[in-house]
Amino acid sequence: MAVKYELIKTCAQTGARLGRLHTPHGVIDTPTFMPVGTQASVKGMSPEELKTLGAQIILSNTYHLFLRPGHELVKEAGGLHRFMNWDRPILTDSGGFQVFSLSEMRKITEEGVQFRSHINGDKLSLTPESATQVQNALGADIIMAFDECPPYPAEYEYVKQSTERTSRWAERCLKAHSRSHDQALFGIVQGGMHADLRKQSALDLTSLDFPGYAMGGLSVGEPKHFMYEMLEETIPYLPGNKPRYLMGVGSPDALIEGSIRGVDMFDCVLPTRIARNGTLMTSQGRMVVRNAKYTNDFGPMDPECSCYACRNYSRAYIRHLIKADEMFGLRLTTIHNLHFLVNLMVQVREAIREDRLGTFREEFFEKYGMADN
Ligand SMILES: Nc1nc2c(CCc3ccccc3)c3nc[nH]c3cc2c(=O)[nH]1
Repeated sequence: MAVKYELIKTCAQTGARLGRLHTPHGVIDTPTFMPVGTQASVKGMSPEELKTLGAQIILSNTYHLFLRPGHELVKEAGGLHRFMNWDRPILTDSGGFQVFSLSEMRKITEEGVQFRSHINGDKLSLTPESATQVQNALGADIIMAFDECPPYPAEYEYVKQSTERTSRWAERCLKAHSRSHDQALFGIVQGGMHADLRKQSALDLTSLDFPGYAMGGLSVGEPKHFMYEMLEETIPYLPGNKPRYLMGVGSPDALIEGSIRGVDMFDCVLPTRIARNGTLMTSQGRMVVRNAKYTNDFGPMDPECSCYACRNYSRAYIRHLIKADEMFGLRLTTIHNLHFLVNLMVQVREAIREDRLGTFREEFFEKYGMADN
């Protein structure tokens, strides 16, 4: 098992756990936030900058790389690590979710999904077997089972059928997964917002003994309390000695709430996406730096932040760059937001170590302002 989870301790105040995830390309301290580099690049960031701000693992997407430049080319380049010059761990998503969020004209059958490329309209398909083989070719350390993420809201019967199909697909992925690489294939629990379907999905997948489990079908527009309830309904059925990955979750409050409920891994495009329109996550809550009130503000974006952007540039300068559509402005806001979330997880791990994550949650919410950002 080239990917091994080491449980270090459980927080006495909450259900959070401190762990280390050992992979062929290095160790990840958990709970961890994983920056997303959809097309083999975390937008505007160099590998050196990602390492400086503390990123231990980055994510990429099978769907995008399958469409462009193609997994064969990446394989010919020596795999994703070589291709993007990132020598630390990589996780790739399996593509199903992106088909439904990006492509036109898609059809889902027991076999898999047929769709049109959102780039050139080509008719393409992905199946559990082909999605696994593409990920084997890309060479990420952790790859995801091919699943369907049901839309939200959806009829109970639809979610039931879809979740049962996802369990059958998970078994097909395991069979197709070539063991020649040192890659770990994680299962993805579905079940929508229904506790009985979540439990059944978890039981189906844990019977297949994956090295790690993701919780999918969440962060799809549902109210946050539904997401937390589904975590509480699912996690008791997942093994304690395996990592748990909550897909698509990255707002500060959700990272803390998810960690408290025993989640070990998070990802989200939020920090990089909102950075590109000049919105920053700061210790005092969200800040839109392009706002006129920062025109003559020569202080740092976040006085409590030690990132490269906050140590060297003012709000006025960054506001000017964003308004002038200067690329450097987006790089600085991205550096800050990624550093903010990576650093938040450093503080979460510290709080778990000291059995005070519940207290940290209260203090953080007090300063940051309540949920939904
Ligand atoms: N395979 C899969 N992915 C999801 C993502 C993308 C996470 C991702 C991984 C790697 C790179 C980018 C994005 C979700 N994002 C929000 N909600 C999500 C649900 C699912 C899901 O149910 N299944």
